[in-house]
Amino acid sequence: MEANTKIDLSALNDQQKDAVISEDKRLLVLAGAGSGKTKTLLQKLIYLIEAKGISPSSILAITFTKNATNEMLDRLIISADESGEYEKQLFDKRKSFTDKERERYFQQKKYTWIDGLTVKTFHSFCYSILRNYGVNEFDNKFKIIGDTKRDEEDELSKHVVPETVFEAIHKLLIEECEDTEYLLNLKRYVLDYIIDKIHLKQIDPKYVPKDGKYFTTLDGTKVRSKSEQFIADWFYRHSIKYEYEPLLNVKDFSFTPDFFIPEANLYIEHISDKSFSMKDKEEQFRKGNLLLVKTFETMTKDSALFNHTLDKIVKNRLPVDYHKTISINFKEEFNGYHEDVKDFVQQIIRITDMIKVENINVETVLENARSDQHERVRNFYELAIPIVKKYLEYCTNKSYLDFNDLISRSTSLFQNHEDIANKYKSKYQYILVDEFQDVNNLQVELIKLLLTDQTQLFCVGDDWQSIYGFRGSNVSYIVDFENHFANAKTIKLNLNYRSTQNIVGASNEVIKHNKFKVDKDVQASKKSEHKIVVFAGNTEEENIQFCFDRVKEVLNDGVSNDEILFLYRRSKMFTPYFYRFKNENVRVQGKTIHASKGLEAKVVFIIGLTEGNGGFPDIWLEDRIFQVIKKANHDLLMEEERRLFYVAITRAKDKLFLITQKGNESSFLKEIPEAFTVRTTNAIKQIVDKVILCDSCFSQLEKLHKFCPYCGQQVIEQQNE
Ligand SMILES: Nc1ncnc2c1ncn2[C@@H]1O[C@H](COP(=O)(O)OP(=O)(O)OP(=O)(O)O)[C@@H](O)[C@H]1O
Repeated sequence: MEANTKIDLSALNDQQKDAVISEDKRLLVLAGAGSGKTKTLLQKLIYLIEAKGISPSSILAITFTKNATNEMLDRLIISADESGEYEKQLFDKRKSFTDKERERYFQQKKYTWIDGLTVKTFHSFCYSILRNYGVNEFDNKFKIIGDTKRDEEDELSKHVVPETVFEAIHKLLIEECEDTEYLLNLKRYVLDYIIDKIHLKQIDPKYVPKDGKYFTTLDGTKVRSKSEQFIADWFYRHSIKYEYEPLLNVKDFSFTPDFFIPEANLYIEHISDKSFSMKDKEEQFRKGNLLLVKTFETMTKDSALFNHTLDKIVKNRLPVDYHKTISINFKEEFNGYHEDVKDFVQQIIRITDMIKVENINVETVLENARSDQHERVRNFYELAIPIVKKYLEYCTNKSYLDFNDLISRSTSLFQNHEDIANKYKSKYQYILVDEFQDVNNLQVELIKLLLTDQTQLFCVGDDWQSIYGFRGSNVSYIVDFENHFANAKTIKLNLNYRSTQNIVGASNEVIKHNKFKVDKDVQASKKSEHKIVVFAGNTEEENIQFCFDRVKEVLNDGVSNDEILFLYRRSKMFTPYFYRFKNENVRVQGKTIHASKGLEAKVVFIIGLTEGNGGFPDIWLEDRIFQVIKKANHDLLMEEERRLFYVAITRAKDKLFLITQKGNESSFLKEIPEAFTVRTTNAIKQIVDKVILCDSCFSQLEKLHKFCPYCGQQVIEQQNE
């Protein structure tokens, strides 16, 4: 077949070339950012077809996102299109996204060798496996149930049902709440552990105990202790009306016993270690001939026994016909707390994903949870696991697969049906995987099931850029590649073609603080004209103003909007910047760092580089609940945050601005040696703006700042008059 491409191995460096022509059956190309991993993978593809005469139909190229698949196809089409027309159209701003999609489709069809390749995301590859051969594994007319918007969904979107995972689980939870016992346990959980009751809610002060700390009972009463909460909840569960701390004046003084049950004409005092002596009060009860029963803290240790005690104390004293069945329902019980119930649903989604990715039996998870030392964790799983099970049954019943299921069902199809596995094994003799650092257990298992001794597995990736641990990816597959794949070889690429020396230097220094990594010696191919600018404003407004001024400058210098990129840990950090730029009619792109994977821009701003909650690093994500399924440890989470920072820095080709707050700088900034940066604050800006400097002061300042504190450019020698 005539591939008609521009394979030009001379455009590659020696290591890239080695990787392209390597005959090794298991090869990892490990490299830092911007060192041409994707380029090498594409050249390998073209080389296989053009130089080795391999049929495109025996090549499988796997990516993680639809964007990455498109980029791969675009780069292949560009390499085949000698007229240069396609590249022009791709960068033509007047063309819409749909126009470009259509053109890509058309071009792909035109070059039959590109059309003959299988370039797919993990998900779309598995989708086609199950559609074609999944009949014995699942309903092959399945539909996909999706959750949060992922860009892979675009590709499979026409097969995604309108109902989301969230909606399905929420619905199943409401159904489960038709069981009153479950509903009240859930309410107890939500009130106790999701709503932070203490000192948080603005409530009527007369209901708040004097020290301001309280526990909310199922009916919303604020009581002083966990035990009182238990007692009040018991009344609520048994539809027994009660008054909390009613004012009582019998003879000599007034006081407030803990509970009064009107229907039984009974007072209850709960005696804890902190209770004052009851002697005088008991005297009053006697004088008034009132019925008082005491409960004691020791009784509460065993909740079954305490239930029984309350039953004995109260029920016998109620009128014989006292039996009201409470009719409670989900909507009313959670009135005012529906958002909190949604948080609970999100946690169920998270554990469902983790259970699937880690491939653990649901019952085992429940068993492990039951032996956790914390009541909150145990209670969570008692409530969550029945819903997870219902959700799994529900999906099977409806013929739904979620994105994880696409992969796990494909692997079990291969495991259970050797003939089908063999079909795929003999078809794909070359398997190329991009961004290998992001694979999870299920994906690696799938790859392994596709391999024979003869298959060439060619993976490219950068362990320093593994940033999806929170979604289940496992960096150890790339770090320990040679242990996971027998007879594997690794080629390292060490020249960064994207960024200048200061940026590469800074990123190398930052990543050195991580322990769990493969050492690489990454060099820059471009010299620096600018230092990295660290700006620490006093206020957010100052930061926004600083960024705005710099953006104006670079635009005036002829840099196009597309070459300016704002990056942030969380979307909300960008909101005030977004509005400022919108008001001023200046277009800039903003992306979360996770979404910036694989991108590059001439000028990059990383905002929100502060320390602590809501800053960067930000490792609040993990909850002890999730540890039952997968242990997370602080140091490893910190390493992932640092890799995220590494990804952010290395998107910049030329100029990099790091935006923080005076007095609250991210610890990551301290990991960048001074030599690569200039630091600036508004104080310096004012001196330079407003004061005319004499020669000696100017040269002092010049010594201090060989690089301009605003823009990072080298200070040009000038004579001060
Ligand atoms: N041998 C080379 N000569 C010149 N430029 C190169 C070479 N190899 C790669 N490049 C260029 O370097 C830039 C980065 O390449 P590429 O996107 O393939 O890197 P990468 O390693 O996949 O990056 P990242 O992991 O950061 O996303 C691209 O602009 C690419 O064209």
